[in-house]
Amino acid sequence: MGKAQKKTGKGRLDKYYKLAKEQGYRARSAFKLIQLNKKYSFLEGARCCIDLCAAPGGWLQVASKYMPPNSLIVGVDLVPIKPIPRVSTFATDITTPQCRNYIRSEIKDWKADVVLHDGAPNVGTAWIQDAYSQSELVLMSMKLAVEFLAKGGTFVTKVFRSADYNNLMWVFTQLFGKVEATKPPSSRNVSAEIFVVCRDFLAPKHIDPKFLDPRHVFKDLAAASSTDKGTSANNVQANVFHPEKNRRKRGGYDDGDYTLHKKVPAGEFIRSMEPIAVLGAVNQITFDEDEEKEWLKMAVTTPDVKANCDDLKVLGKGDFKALLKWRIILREEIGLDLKEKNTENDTEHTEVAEVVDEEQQISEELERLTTEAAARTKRARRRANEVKTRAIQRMQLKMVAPLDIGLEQNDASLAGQEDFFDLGETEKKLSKKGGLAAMKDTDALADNESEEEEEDEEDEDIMDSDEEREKKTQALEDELDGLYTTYQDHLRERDSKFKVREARSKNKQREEWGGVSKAVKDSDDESDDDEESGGWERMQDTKYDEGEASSGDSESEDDEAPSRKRPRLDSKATKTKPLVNPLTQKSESSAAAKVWFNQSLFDGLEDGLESDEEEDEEDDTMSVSDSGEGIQSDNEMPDDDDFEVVPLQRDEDDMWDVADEDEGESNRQYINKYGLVTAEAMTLAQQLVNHETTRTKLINDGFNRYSMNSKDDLPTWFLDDESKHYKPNLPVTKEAMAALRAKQRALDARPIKKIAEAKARKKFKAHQRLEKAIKKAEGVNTTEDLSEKEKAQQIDKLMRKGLSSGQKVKKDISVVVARGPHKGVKGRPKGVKGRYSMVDARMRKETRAKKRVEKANKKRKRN
Ligand SMILES: C[S@@+](CC[C@H](N)C(=O)[O-])C[C@H]1O[C@@H](n2cnc3c(N)ncnc32)[C@H](O)[C@@H]1O
Repeated sequence: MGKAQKKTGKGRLDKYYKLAKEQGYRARSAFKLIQLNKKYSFLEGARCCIDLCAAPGGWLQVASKYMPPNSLIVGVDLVPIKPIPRVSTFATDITTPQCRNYIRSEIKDWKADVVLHDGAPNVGTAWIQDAYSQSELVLMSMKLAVEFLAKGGTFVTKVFRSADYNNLMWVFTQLFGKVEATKPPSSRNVSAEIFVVCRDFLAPKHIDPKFLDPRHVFKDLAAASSTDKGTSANNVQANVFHPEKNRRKRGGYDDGDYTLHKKVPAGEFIRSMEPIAVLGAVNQITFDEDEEKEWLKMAVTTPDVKANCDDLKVLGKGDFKALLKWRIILREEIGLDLKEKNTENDTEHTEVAEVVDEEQQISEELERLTTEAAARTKRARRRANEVKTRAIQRMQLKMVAPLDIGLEQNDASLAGQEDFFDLGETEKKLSKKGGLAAMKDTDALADNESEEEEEDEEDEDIMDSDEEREKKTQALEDELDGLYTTYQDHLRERDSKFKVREARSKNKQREEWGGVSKAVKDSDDESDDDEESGGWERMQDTKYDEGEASSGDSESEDDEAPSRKRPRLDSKATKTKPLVNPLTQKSESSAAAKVWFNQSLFDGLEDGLESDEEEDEEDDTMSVSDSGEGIQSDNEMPDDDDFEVVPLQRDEDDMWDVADEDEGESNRQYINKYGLVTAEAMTLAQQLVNHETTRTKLINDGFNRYSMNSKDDLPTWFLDDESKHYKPNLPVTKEAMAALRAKQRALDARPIKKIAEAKARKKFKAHQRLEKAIKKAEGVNTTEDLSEKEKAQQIDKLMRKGLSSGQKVKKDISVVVARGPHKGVKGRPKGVKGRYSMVDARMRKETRAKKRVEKANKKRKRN
């Protein structure tokens, strides 16, 4: 067991343990003092040192090593310390007067230059005697320190970040000139210990005894701790998702609890009434007890939950929520919540038996009713919002098609349009095609909502367990949402990178994925247009189909026809135009419309359309060739038709062919300028070029589960998290990557601006040199004192200089292999001129081989 423990956590045999062993130190803690001394150098100049709580003697060994010879070193501990050369030790409690007397007798009238204290209760072998808390022990050691320290002396003590920390620091600063808290590297990160080095002891003549009295120093906290318990619990709770905030407001570690890695048994978490506080305070939830192991086997304890329990510090908000939900369900499973209910019921019974306080009952009842009313209002508001959002969305999608009639019924925002449509008729038509059920299931929520509401009203009085659970979950969700918002604000305040990321993500727009055009062009502007026209056309097709179907449907609708006819004609005037001439004008449907009409529900309709295609061809030609006529002929359709009939070019390719349309000037410019910059875009482009896919297919693929998602009513934290992972996974081929890399290499190969400038400078200087040389040569030529030969020589010299690069050529250093008995140690080797370097044969071979390899590599890269 011991061995297993030592692999992890505090018991790990780390490098300092090994170093201590190697260097003969009794404890790895020796390195803490070595590192502290390296930083503050207090041992080298010290003549007398007192080490309080010194067993087994690691610090004493270090003191003895670093302090000058003949210095006086005294060590005290509850447990005896094995003798150390030059060190006197004795076993006693440092908080007793006996200890003080021992030290006094040992150092006589000397004063200590350094007092060390590395004590911690409950860590030594004499833990039973450790009556004091860590902070009190520190104060006691300081009491001894101020008694024995010389003016200007140093006191080094170990403290834990507890509630007393600030008070202790305050006392230190009253008595020492410089006080610094530090954590040496050898101190384990999991330990909350830090070391305070107090230098330049002020040695005041009179020290207020209150400074050294724990009752006074820790007074405030003692008083506060009793009242603050709730607050600190709340803090932990409030900070489940705000580690930074936690740090800023920390009150320190609880007294006696100095480990950073904290575990809590699952039972404790499940039974705790403050589960969030538990989650905020610990690192791991363990399943050691038999009962807890049983929970592990339960279905509710999913692998995710188990993984979450393993390390709480890496969890996100969603994971915490999952854990909290798991707790709620488990509590019910193991009957904890049920018991509570029973208890409540029992209590109620007893209360009935007793004299009931009527007023209290009324107020409780009132409170309950208010809560229920608030919940009801909230629910209603949520539902209203949902309906509204859906309506707006449908309007945006231009889904004002007959198929939407059912949806529009409850939509207040579309009031006035009801007379356009007839639900009964649509239902009939749909039921013929077997699509109504599907439609009802998926989208006719408005009707269901009103039914639901009625049901809700009936159910509301009965708070069944499901509702209770929902309530609890909702409360938790609200709480977590609030915490998340605060966390975001906090990040915004502190982290400038966060702001940048946020801005960037806003820029990218959390809108629907714009389909394939976006993937190819990294922009959604124009693709929307493409999709819109397709979606609109499809919708028109559907209308046409509906119109055809309904034309012979029922005579009874004739009466209503005039009222519906008018708006229909109006809408035709505005909407049919683009269809008559789809290549020149854009229509206004959206990607989502296509998704909508791609549903299996419409399959039948599509087939119908396809069969009608041939029949329509004639009309189509007419419409395209002469739109006016086309419309006229449409108007001549039977009056009982609810929907406008628009002859349509049925060629699918034509439908999506937007070659003549504006593809998004900015995107095109971008691509022209920079080319395709993502591997996904490159892959798609290559597939298009190689005829592995078609434009239509790509556009169709663009409508996937990522392309239309309602983000309404989803919590921000969820959306934030989703934005990281919920993206289409577009294929990337090796060839595309290779092409991108080649492009990058070509870019890299281009000289950068600085190099180009340097080259130009060089050229300019060379030109200047040449001009100067020519001028000088002309001067030489006109000199009369020189003979022609001398002139020629000088001019030659000048011109050579003018044509030179201006840089001194480095002379080669010849490499000479050391051979023979002296191996080149004696004088210049025979036959070698100039600078030389003596090497041995192996080195020369290796250097040459290295050069060869480098050259070969370069050659390969170039190819
Ligand atoms: C971490 S160890 C000290 C290690 C030491 N610095 C070294 O390098 O070997 C803490 C020691 O404090 C001692 N201690 C705790 N309370 C004490 C007290 N009231 N008086 C004396 N020693 C005490 C324990 O016995 C334990 O040996």
